[in-house]
Amino acid sequence: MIEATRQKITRAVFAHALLPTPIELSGGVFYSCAPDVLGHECVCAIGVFDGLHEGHKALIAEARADAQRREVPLVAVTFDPDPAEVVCSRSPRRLLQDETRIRALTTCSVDAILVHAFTPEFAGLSVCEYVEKALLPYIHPVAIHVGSDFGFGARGEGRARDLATLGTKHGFEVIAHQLIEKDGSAISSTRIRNLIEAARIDEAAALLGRPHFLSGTVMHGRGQGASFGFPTANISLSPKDCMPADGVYACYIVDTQKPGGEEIWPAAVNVGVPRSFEVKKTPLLEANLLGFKGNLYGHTLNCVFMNYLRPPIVFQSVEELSTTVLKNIEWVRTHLDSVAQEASCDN
Ligand SMILES: Cc1cc2nc3c(=O)[nH]c(=O)nc-3n(C[C@H](O)[C@H](O)[C@H](O)COP(=O)(O)O)c2cc1C
Ligand SMILES: Nc1ncnc2c1ncn2[C@@H]1O[C@H](COP(=O)(O)OP(=O)(O)OP(=O)(O)O)[C@@H](O)[C@H]1O
Repeated sequence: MIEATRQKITRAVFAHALLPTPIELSGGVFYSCAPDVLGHECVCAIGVFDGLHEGHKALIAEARADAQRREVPLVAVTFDPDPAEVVCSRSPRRLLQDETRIRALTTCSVDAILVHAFTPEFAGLSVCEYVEKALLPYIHPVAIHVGSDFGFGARGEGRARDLATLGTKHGFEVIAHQLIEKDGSAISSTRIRNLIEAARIDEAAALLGRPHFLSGTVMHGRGQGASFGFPTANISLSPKDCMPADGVYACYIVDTQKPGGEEIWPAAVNVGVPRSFEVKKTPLLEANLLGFKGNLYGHTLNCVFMNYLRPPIVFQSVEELSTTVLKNIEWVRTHLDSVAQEASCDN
């Protein structure tokens, strides 16, 4: 594999992002990458940051420039779990799992990350209660950066202007940034989720600044794949994660648990329940890893989606299935390294 591809894919799954030792707080956790941040003046950027997309990165970059001007540290303030999991009745459709989302923030050159434990009680705090009970006990913001659409406090009804009113009392400025747009509309996590769920993964990657990936554990499957000519690792996923539309994709599979460093394989991946077989309906990826021999059961693997190849097919015979899947595998063998070179990944 070309070295540039290896680096791009490793970065896409945030394998290079490491959290500092956590400091437990009564309502959350503080991760400090620099000394003297907890309890001191700082600039902060607040949000869920699911996906850490190009809009989020632009907002954090603005906050970082402001922190440098003011000569204070930059603190990213976020929530765990994703508030959608607590306040919405439907699945959060996460672009990043909570631990990865928080870890990913370290790649934005923040000095610290304050993670509020998002409980139903926390969700009920007014903007004033949030600032006075959850924020000021830990950090002393001189400026808070948010996107112009950002809502917080009970039911997300608090707006930047409400925060600014409190700022006059507590001595912080609020900067509400115009949302970064691409192709005529604002970049948002919701827009990216919708693209992924419509199999438009290349458009999603352009907004994320990296390809989308999912992580899961390798489980035992029906064991038939090898007899069809293509053994598959069956990767079981969380129903909370944002699944691409059912179909076949060209991917890279990254095993970050290998002691000698990450291992990466190109793979042909079937997303969803195999249509030609009756199986129980749990979110599943079936991945044929090109060039891999061995046992992956129990490993946590990251599946990085590079190209959408085709929708799922109900095959009438095993021969038909095998011929089609082997062609998909051949496509991956021929194209994947060059595809990765074209894909953007700038975190
Ligand atoms: C790249 C790829 C594409 C696949 N496409 C389809 C498909 O279109 N329809 C289908 O029913 N199964 C499809 N399968 C699933 C196979 O049926 C499945 O991998 C096979 O049954 C082996 O499963 P097992 O390892 O659990 O025994 C695909 C598998 C792979 C690896
Ligand atoms: N396109 C953007 N440009 C600049 N700032 C943004 C952009 N999108 C979101 N933000 C801001 O980044 C912070 C984190 O965003 P957050 O994840 O909470 O919302 P989001 O990306 O709009 O997601 P969703 O679509 O789920 O509402 C917030 O302050 C938000 O207003």
